[in-house]
Amino acid sequence: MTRPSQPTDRAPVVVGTPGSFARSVLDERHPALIERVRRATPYPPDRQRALDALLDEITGGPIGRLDDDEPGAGAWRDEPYYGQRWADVPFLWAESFFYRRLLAAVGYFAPGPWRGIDPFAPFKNAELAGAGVDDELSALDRLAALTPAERDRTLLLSSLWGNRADLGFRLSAGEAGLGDRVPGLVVDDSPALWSVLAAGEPGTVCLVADNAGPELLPDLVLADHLLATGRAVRVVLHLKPYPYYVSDATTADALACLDRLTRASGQAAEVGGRLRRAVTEDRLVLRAHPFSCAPHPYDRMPADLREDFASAALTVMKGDLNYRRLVGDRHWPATTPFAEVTAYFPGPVAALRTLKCDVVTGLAPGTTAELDATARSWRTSGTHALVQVSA
Ligand SMILES: O=P(O)(O)OC[C@@]1(O)O[C@H](CO)[C@@H](O)[C@@H]1O
Repeated sequence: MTRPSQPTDRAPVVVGTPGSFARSVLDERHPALIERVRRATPYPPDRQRALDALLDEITGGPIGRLDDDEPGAGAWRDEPYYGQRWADVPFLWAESFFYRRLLAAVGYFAPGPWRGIDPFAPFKNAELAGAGVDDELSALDRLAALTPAERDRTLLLSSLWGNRADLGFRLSAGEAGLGDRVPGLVVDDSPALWSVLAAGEPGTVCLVADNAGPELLPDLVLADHLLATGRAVRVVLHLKPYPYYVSDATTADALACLDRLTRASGQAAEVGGRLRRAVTEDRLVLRAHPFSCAPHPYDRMPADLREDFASAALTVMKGDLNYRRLVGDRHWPATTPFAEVTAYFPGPVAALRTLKCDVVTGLAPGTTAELDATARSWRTSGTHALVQVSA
């Protein structure tokens, strides 16, 4: 079936002028992150100098290329933004390239002793070991007392709100920035999500993961629930092929979560055991496609990934960045139909996201005005959330 291409009649979000959300990420979050990475790991002098050079460049210089001898540099060679100011290029591209440059600076891909050392692992590990996670896991023991419909909703919402566990976001917002959740979702298409899964024979669900630890754990619990209730015969969990956006989940992070589950007690350990078995039986498949770290929207996805999503009964996109990539990171009026901007997607797709950037689509007329009147930073503070489905 030929699908329409994504509309392009609105400009992409560029980093832009001081005062914009995107600019604050580049001016505040990225320099703070370089500092945190340096403090967390004792890098040798050459790596320290590379981090200094990156900091100088992002705060003053034009965008430089990856060195020619950097493994994988070819994938970035033909991008059109080198030599331009960081402020003048698409936000999506600038952030993604920043993370790739940070990995180059710490020698993540280069042959030698630092190859494969995740600079964000100290933060991710600390979060996964936290007492908050113990509480979340022991809460699973209370699920048995719920009706099946309540259990569906609880597990879906727990995966959705898990998206607040975003270490990059906390770097600029601080704990104080994580205001109280606003429980009424700005869009709630969850009935449509369950209907898509109930229609026809159960098939594959692609779950495009976002953050590790406290977000990935409820995502895994949801995956187990879909398998255990026969909503899916297979869950394909899309992870990042390398460390990205601070807390985005890699294969190592997914294995750490499985370990955390199985070492817990009660229901959490049961879930962990089932999921470990599901991996060995190919019912839970871990994928780490290179496009998952690409600086482009999903309408530019390569054919093999398109085929994966096309053959799924449903693709669930977790989180804010996946949302931006799904809808195209453009200045859409908030009432632009979600189905219209995702019509290019090769199969049914759902977005589960807390709002942490300016881009949003699919709001009912009047909702924007209502939210503007009641919650000043509802678009970016992570206090509001949505479930959107296009089938
Ligand atoms: O994808 P996630 O983890 O939900 O959020 C990613 C994020 O923290 O990074 C971007 C800015 O750096 C924003 O889109 C968003 O705030």
